[in-house]
Amino acid sequence: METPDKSSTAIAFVYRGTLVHSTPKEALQILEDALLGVDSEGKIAFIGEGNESQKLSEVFRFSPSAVTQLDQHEFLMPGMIDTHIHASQYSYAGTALDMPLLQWLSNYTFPVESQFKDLEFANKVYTQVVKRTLRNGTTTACYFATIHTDASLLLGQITNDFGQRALVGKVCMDRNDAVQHYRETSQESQDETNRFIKELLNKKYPLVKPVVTPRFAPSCTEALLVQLGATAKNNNLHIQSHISENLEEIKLVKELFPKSESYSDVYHKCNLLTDKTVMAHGCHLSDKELALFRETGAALSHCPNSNFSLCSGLLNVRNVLNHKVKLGLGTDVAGGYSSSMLDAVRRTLDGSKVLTIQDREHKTLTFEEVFRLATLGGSQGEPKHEKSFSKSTI
Ligand SMILES: O=c1[nH]c(=O)c2nc[nH]c2[nH]1
Ligand SMILES: [Zn+2]
Repeated sequence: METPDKSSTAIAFVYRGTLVHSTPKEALQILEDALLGVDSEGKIAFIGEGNESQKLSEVFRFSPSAVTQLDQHEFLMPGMIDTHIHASQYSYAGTALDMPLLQWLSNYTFPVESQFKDLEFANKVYTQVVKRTLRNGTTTACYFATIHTDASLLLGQITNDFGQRALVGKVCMDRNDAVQHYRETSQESQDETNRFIKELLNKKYPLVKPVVTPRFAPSCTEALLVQLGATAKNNNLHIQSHISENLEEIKLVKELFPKSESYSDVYHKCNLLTDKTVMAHGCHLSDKELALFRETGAALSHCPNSNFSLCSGLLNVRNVLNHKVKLGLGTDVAGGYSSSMLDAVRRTLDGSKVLTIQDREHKTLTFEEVFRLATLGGSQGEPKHEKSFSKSTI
């Protein structure tokens, strides 16, 4: 049991029953007949054993008769963390998966995202995606919006209104030859990013924060990437982007950034690999690049549904874990067709089994390890945040 905190606020709920969670040492811990108290701010105030009910009720001043007893088939678990999802792509999730990444972006994604200039359309899609992910058990999401500042601010407002913890990113892209009306000038991208950060922070939403979001290296000039690295540093903000998703994209990055020794090096040179960075995919990163992730504290978001659906690649999660790189799971809607983190769990296991089929020496991930990736793993984007069912917000 945790030491009582004298300053703790009133207890709002107490549950008795089975708790399931992960710790850094134990991938899946099952606490049977446990007591969990939640304070009026939504924070876990205590965790104890069922037979400590009387003692805890005196320390934390709640009535033992107010305890909610879970049924035998019920359990509590931490909310799942979707570390990579495009809120702006939700309207076509489950369709348009017949092309590889770069063609898919030009033919389907950019034309749809350009419609978010229309706030009514944005309101409809963003409300749907937030409601759906919450119903699926995603209590925290790292969202990509679009290049439109006002629509991105609206996404922040909607996540706040529904009580979902979120990092919201206004997408930055000053390069797009395929759909020329869907891009910004470098100056617009910088100015609008600054406006987005300022206005979202001014709202003082307790659970919603801005995240600096260069779409990916091929969509941004080096000058813009450098500016965004500085913006993230000056405001102490998270950063999100994509990296090494498919081989054609990696070839394009080599052509666009000939002076960089790798895809990771492009971002590193622009100060975009930090201990508050989340990069999606990384299917084709070399061991040297993984070592750079480990050194800088940058995290990866594994998005297996998208990697399979766009035939992008197969991430060797075991190798990432062996390199001690922080790792969470993402749905990557709409490259991924499911907005459910349980789907991301299943596809992660499938991917690991495919690797074992190809190489019997490969150590298959266990479902316990993947449960940890979907919950505790995703929380590691926050530096020094390693707690699960301790005194954290649920
Ligand atoms: O899966 C992806 N979805 C996207 O929208 C995107 N943009 C750049 N790279 C991307 N990958
Ligand atoms: Zn993505």
